[in-house]
Amino acid sequence: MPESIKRSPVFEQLESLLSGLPTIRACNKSHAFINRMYSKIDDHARCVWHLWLFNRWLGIRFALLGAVFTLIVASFAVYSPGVSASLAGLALSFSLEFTQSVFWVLRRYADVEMDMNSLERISEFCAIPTEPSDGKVPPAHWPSSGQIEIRDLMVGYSADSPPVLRGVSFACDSGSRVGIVGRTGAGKSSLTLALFRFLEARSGSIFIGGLDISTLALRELRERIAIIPQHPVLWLGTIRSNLDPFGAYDDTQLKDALERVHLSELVTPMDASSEDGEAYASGSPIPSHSCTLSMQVSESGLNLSLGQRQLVCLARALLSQPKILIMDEATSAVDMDTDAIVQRSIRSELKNCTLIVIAHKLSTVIDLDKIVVLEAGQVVEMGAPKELWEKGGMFSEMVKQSGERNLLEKLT
Ligand SMILES: Nc1ncnc2c1ncn2[C@@H]1O[C@H](COP(=O)(O)OP(=O)(O)OP(=O)(O)O)[C@@H](O)[C@H]1O
Repeated sequence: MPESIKRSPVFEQLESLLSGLPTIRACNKSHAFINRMYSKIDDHARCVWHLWLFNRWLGIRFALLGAVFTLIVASFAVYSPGVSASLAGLALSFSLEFTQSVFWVLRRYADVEMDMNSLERISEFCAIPTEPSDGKVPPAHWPSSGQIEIRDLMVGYSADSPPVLRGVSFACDSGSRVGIVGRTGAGKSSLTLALFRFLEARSGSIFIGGLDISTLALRELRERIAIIPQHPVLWLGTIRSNLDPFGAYDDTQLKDALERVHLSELVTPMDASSEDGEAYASGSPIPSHSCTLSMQVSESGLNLSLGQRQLVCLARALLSQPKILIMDEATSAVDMDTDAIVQRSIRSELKNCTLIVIAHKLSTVIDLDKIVVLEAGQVVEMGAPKELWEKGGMFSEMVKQSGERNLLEKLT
């Protein structure tokens, strides 16, 4: 097996180790992971060892072969009549070089063959089917109304796997606030993916602002709807570049957005000094009161806490004033009080925006207009929170089991 094929598992293992280090240590599994790492390094080292053994084997054989070849040429030059001294010298130097050249040709041939792995991988990537880029371009003002209608939607992750959404139907009026709840694996995130057509509908349809999204160009669809995903997406840069990658807003608007998500402490009077921010770029957690718009954000925002990352993403979404905003457990890592403040500011700032909130914490969705309860990929209940509570079905069971004290006060 080529050495390069055994090299990637070592890097993969190292990467997953680094990202899961706190969990591994907390679960006292360091030894298990160290042993796993050793076994992968051993596999790789075995390949490297054999590769160099083979190279040495080849080197010795070629040196012997070269010596024999040179000996034959020298004997021929000495014992053949009529071979001049210059011709003998030329033949000897050529014979000495010839074996070296053959050796290097073979070494290079082996290297090329190994490097062909990269080409093989590139051709594999090229064969991955890409998303279609065709489709209708919706009018510039679309979606002027944030109305969403989902009709009998059936969605699966791959053609040969069973559907994860099975006949989901519901509608959201423009400007309404809808919560999607359900147990783990009920299909909440899959529904979000279907709204952005990351998962294509097997049957059924989704209408947004009166247009069937399956007919739209993907790029247009994804540009016009905002999402705050479960895992916040931040990139290497500053708070400013993360909030406003295209430089469309001024500092006042950016600070205002941070204020609205209760991250106003991120903007202090010492703003605009990038040195202040760079002091935190090394990855150490930052005190929330001391960062600036110019503060450096490390790769994936790792120098911010998870809650802070979620709030920066939320501020980014608020800036674009979307007609439709989907929040997939967007404040799951934020403490209860901050969550309540953020929820209030979302509601006051995005009055005409249709809000779809996917939540595990029921307190996040308890005062929304409508709740859709999913179970095993199907809608089992739908209605106003109070209505569902009084009905005594699955939602009220979830409320009882949640242990969130303030829920009952809000529902009764
Ligand atoms: N990438 C995937 N490939 C195949 N099946 C998947 C994939 N992601 C999720 N599923 C399946 O789809 C179903 C719904 O998963 P989904 O993530 O939508 O649930 P969820 O309600 O959002 O759960 P959670 O609250 O834990 O995020 C589950 O049965 C899950 O096993």
